[in-house]
Amino acid sequence: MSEQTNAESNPFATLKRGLQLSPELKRGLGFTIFLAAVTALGRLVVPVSAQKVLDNGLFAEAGPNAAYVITVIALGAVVLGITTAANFLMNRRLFIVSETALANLRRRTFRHIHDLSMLHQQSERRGALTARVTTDIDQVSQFLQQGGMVLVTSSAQIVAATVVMAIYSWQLTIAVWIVFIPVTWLIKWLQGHLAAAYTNVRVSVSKMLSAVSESVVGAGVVRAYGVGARTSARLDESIEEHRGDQLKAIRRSAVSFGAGELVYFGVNAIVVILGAFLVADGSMSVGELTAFLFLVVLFTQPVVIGTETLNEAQNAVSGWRRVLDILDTAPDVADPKDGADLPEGPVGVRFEGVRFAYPGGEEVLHGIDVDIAPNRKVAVVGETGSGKTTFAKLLTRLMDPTGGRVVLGETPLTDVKFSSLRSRVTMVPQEGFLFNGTLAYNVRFAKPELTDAEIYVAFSELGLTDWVEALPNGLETELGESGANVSVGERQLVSLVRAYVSDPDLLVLDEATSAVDPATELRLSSALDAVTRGRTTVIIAHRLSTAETSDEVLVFDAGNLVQHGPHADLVQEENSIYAGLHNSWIEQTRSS
Ligand SMILES: Nc1ncnc2c1ncn2[C@@H]1O[C@H](COP(=O)(O)OP(=O)(O)OP(=O)(O)O)[C@@H](O)[C@H]1O
Repeated sequence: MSEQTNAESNPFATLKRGLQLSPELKRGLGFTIFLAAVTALGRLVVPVSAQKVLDNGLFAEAGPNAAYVITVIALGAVVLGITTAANFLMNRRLFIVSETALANLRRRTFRHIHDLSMLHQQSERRGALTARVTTDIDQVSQFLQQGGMVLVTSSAQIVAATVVMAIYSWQLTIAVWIVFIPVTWLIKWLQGHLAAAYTNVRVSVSKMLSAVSESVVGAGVVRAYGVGARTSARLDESIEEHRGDQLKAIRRSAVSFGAGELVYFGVNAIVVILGAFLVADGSMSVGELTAFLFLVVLFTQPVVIGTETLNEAQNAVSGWRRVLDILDTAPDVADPKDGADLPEGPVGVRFEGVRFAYPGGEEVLHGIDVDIAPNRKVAVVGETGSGKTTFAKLLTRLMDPTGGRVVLGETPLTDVKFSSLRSRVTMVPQEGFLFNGTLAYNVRFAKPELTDAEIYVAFSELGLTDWVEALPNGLETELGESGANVSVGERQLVSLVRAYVSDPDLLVLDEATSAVDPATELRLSSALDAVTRGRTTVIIAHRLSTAETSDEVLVFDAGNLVQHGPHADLVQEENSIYAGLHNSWIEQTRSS
């Protein structure tokens, strides 16, 4: 935990922790840095060879020396070849190592997000969690592949160029540095401004896009309420805002680019003028001045690129930090070490004084004691907010109680291995998530080895053959994104079949509340009957007809279990919550 706090405050701690979690990045790092140094030093060969060729070859005291010139050029070519090879090898190693490490980091983060309980997933927005695995890691990857080594080669290049420049002329070197120190700050300042301007552009682009898409998607509503003028004024405003931000960014970019150019030519001019004097009074040769001009390029280039890369590095470190924060959050529902498997067959459930409060909230379950025998079909009913869903989540260990315990069979739920729990206990939520794929793909999700014939059998056992056959392509019908091509009731049918083929010993089901057409309603209730046979079933019942056909009913009220027994008995208890619920249901059914 202390490491996490460090990582929050200090970029080096983030890098250290990041390297700890992705040890692949350190593999062969020494050799890669060596290659980077070779690349940086190799670039000096051009200025140095130019100086040698000019001073000792073409303008040698004893007259031009062709053999010397050829030898220097040939040696220079060999060194350049080695430099290019080292550069290629360095980039290749960087790409391979960073992609492997980051793919593993993505996998680990993704798994960890799954291990974090429902609670955490709700408190962090889902989109933000997805961003951890995608864009945040991309930022790190971009930096490692493009920026990281640029920083190493740039620093090496600046140092090496300075040393060689000083050998040729310390006076010119001091002049270059005097100009460059303030210029570096100026460039960094300009780039900071530029980055801020582009952040504004990104914000105004997304505002504009959302205004455009809202007015397109909601065109019907806009027309129905006759608010076209207001909508288009809003659109105009966002387009105008975007134009303004874009212009500001372009202006800053032009200033920044112009300043860079100006400095570059300015430094060159200073070097040429001062250099001419030094050559004239004999303290510098023509070759040395020529080499110096080359070296100034090698010196200025990394300063400009380096400051850009520093901005990238800041983004990468904060991206990395966000990923590490996720990885360093301990799952509050953990797979027990040496956990037990659930015994075979339908399983009983016992709640012993179970209490629960959502993080930072008031207690919502106040000591629930209940015993559900194996093989029973139990309906859970109660007003909205009475605690039914919370009860179901505790039953399937999507979260752990804040007091008391839940026991499955004879094993406390916290001692049951995740693998056993997830294969033997299934929860069907109200809006069972359907994946973008065919009907068969969605059913097979629970059991990939199922053949089409077996899936057909499952549909027929649940009395749904006619429904599948009426679909345009039977089992191969595409359900669309989140099942958009079928109705809400039909989505729950698919979720039921998916739960049925996974053959759990305890099935927890949250009945759909949305209105369902009568034909689907009939299918759902007969499928539900078939699904519940031969296993313990707990149904959060929103229709009292489900409670009527259950073996027993649990009635929740304001976080307490207030009644428990068969429907026929509970309905007799005068002035009870259940009798009240039942009466209002009967009235509602009659009036509709
Ligand atoms: N994620 C959450 N964070 C904080 N409080 C929550 C959360 N989920 C539910 N609650 C609160 O817990 C209480 C019980 O909610 P729960 O969802 O268990 O009720 P419910 O009986 O299932 O209601 P419904 O029939 O509307 O689904 C409510 O007061 C609710 O506001």
